[in-house]
Amino acid sequence: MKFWKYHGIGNDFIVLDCITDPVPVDPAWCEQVCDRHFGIGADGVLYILPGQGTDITMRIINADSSEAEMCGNGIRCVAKHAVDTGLVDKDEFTIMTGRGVLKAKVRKDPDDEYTSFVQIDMGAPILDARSVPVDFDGRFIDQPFEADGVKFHANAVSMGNPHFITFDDIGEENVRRLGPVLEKHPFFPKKTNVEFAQVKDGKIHITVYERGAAWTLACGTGACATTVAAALNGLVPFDTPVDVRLPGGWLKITADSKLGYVLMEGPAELVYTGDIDYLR
Ligand SMILES: N[C@@H](CCC[C@H](N)C(=O)O)C(=O)O
Repeated sequence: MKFWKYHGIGNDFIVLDCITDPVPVDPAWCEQVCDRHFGIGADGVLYILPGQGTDITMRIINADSSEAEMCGNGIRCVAKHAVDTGLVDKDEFTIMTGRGVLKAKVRKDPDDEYTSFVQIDMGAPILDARSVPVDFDGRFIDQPFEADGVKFHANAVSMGNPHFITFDDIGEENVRRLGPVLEKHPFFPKKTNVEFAQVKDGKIHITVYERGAAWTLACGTGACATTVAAALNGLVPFDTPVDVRLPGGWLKITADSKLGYVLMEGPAELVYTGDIDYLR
């Protein structure tokens, strides 16, 4: 079967077009092909499926075979792929995801046919702690937390998938140690993505440990959740595009002050295409 290798600022994916060439969603196979030594290598597999009252549908399987509700960098890659290969015949369209219907706008890079700039309306952030989900009543914003002997303040925000964000400087060694500890901490019934963030000169810098994919070069939903948390903490403005730096590149994120939507803008790049024998 044919596959496409994409990345969104270094968060890399194997894309399968199951509209043209249907195959079953197979989490165990995804784990094998995402392996960077024994497979193609990727942070996840993106399945493009027929729309459900939308133009197309996206499902994301993480490198460890777990399924996530949403993927911000992935949905930009899916949107670019749908336009470039004619799965949709317009550059503004809708995508069904595990968190509902999202709107995409795709603009080609005039200087590079392999890159597009994609804006996604990522929908409303979820702040009710039990819905994130975390084991807490109300909103978990700027709350004290302790893990593995380290005390810090943190925020829980869902963009369909759960994110746990701290703006405290806990030191590089604690960041490396706490990423995997927090992902599986009992406070998070569905595990969590973890963002270690700093705000400098109005820009947000994030190191991310992803649920089901470990350390990645970027997380789009993480950038959105962190911008919402930063705005709620008064660290960046609402209703204004904020530059968000991840290890693999930059995104622009706008958080609506009425908490009705979050806009994500960033690139999606095709790296290569290939064929793989689907059955081992
Ligand atoms: N990298 C993604 C998020 C992928 C899913 C995540 N690991 C989860 O399990 O929630 C993004 O760009 O949003």
